[in-house]
Amino acid sequence: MATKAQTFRLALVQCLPGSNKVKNLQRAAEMVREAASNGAQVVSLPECFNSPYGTRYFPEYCEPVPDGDSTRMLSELAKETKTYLIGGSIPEKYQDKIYNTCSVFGPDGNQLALYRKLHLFDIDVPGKIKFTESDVLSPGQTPQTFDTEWCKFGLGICYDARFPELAGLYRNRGCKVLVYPGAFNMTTGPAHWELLARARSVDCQVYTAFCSVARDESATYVAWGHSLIVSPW
Ligand SMILES: O=C(O)CCC(=O)C(=O)O
Repeated sequence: MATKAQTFRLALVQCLPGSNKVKNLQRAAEMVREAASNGAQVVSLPECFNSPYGTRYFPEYCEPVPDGDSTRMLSELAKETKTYLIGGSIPEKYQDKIYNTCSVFGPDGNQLALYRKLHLFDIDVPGKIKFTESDVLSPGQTPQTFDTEWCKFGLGICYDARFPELAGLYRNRGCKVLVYPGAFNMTTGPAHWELLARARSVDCQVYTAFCSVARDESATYVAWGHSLIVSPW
């Protein structure tokens, strides 16, 4: 009798989105293909993989989901690589609002989840960083999970990782892996990125994956990078 595989390989794609959306999509796709060819069965992209990160960019780069170029690419790519593809996030245009949205596709190319960032990143650390996503974005309303043959996954985006209640809700729903596409910065990154991933894992006894964009010192928003996967231990 064939037994179900208990293990799988999860890849985090730490790409470096620039101002050219077509190139951002091409590069992300190349990196997903590379991950799949190295045996990854689940692949995540980072937050805002199709655009630079910043409130000034969201209105320009936003697209409908699932009928925009970025989401279509994700669906085709999941099917081509036969992976579960967690599409990081993109600015999503829906009616008259913009959301920070993650869509997930299965190996058959079908959409399994659409998650809109629940907790918007509004902070002011005097002299260091001020960022107000809520100037432009609207918050999502619903946690989202999706199932694979190995386990259930829970989704969050970046700042969402600061809220243990969301992770606990996913744990209570039976998730074994929490995936947070992200883009921390050079102030909160060194202080909290790894700490938060390890905290969510230990307090919920789950695997936690933080997938960041790569660092570009010349960008208007300099990301911390350091994508990581943490075990329950
Ligand atoms: O929580 C933080 O320090 C960073 C959050 C962030 O960059 C985001 O939510 O996009």
